[in-house]
Amino acid sequence: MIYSITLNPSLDYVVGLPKLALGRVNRLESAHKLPGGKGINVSRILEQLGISSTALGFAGGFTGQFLKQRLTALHLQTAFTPIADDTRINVKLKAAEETELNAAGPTISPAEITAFKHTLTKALKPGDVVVMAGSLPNGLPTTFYHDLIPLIHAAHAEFVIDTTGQALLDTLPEHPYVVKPNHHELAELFGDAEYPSLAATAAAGRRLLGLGAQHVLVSMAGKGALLITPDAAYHGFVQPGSVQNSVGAGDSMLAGFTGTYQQTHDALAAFKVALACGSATAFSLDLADKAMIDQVFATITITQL
Ligand SMILES: Nc1ncnc2c1ncn2[C@@H]1O[C@H](COP(=O)(O)OP(=O)(O)OP(=O)(O)O)[C@@H](O)[C@H]1O
Ligand SMILES: O=P(O)(O)OC[C@@]1(O)O[C@H](CO)[C@@H](O)[C@@H]1O
Repeated sequence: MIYSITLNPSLDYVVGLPKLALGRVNRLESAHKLPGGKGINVSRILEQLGISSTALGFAGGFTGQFLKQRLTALHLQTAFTPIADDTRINVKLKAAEETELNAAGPTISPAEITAFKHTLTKALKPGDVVVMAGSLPNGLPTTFYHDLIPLIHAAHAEFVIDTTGQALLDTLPEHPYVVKPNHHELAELFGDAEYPSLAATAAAGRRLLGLGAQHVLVSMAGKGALLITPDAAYHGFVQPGSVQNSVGAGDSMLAGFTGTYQQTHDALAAFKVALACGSATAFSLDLADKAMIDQVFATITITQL
């Protein structure tokens, strides 16, 4: 089983307007409410791939209810820990540019934290993979994800944390299943300027393997992505399409890799699905569906570096 953990999920309120005028009343052309949060997006893509997962995290109030109802309607399994405070609302503004307004989120009490850890510990079985992604709500220490690793390892399960900077470096000695910095984050991690070539980017990615990651993906938005394994490095990209949305492309990529690798233990096969999922979401208004993932998959080009 794959468990996604979204400690700070959201109702994503996605609004469209031709042009944003700051300091004025703006009339919207479109408005949609979606279940959001990085781990939840991972579970939604896994569901499209026919891979079962359970979404864990904290959910409360009317927004928490909305989240659970919408995920159940999408056939996802959930086991959220109830909280007294309301789940947050994040606003995604689509005008000439995309602007995201992400709230800090609710405050989690010590009793709610204990209940969450209990749910996770009871659920985990050997061979499970836990994907932890997204920001931390108030009340949780910044080390919260890292502190869950011993619980996960005690169950003989694997983990993925979608994080950046020092927090990412700190997880590497614990051997994450996969890490997925984007190329800007990778350069920042090592205090470098932007890398001049794919080979230089791959060399930096290889350093993450040396520090303990099992696989490294480097996402590069419209320029595709790199896969770096102990044996080889690959660049993959898809045929350009009409970009509708960048929210959740990274989460989709992580879902495609994690789900496929857990099933096949074939990193290159997992990379292809990851590329298809990431770009299919970029080419969709919401997260990608299976039809779009299949369509994009058919256009993948892979080059070994
Ligand atoms: N404009 C695009 N065209 C084609 N594919 C894209 C585009 N944007 C993203 N993708 C695909 O999705 C993957 C992940 O996107 P990106 O590099 O933006 O990740 P990220 O920075 O982690 O994103 P996020 O903001 O979702 O966390 C890319 O590596 C690529 O495969
Ligand atoms: O505030 P965080 O937790 O960093 O990110 C939350 C979020 O922006 O991430 C997802 C896209 O990746 C959205 O569904 C959600 O609103």
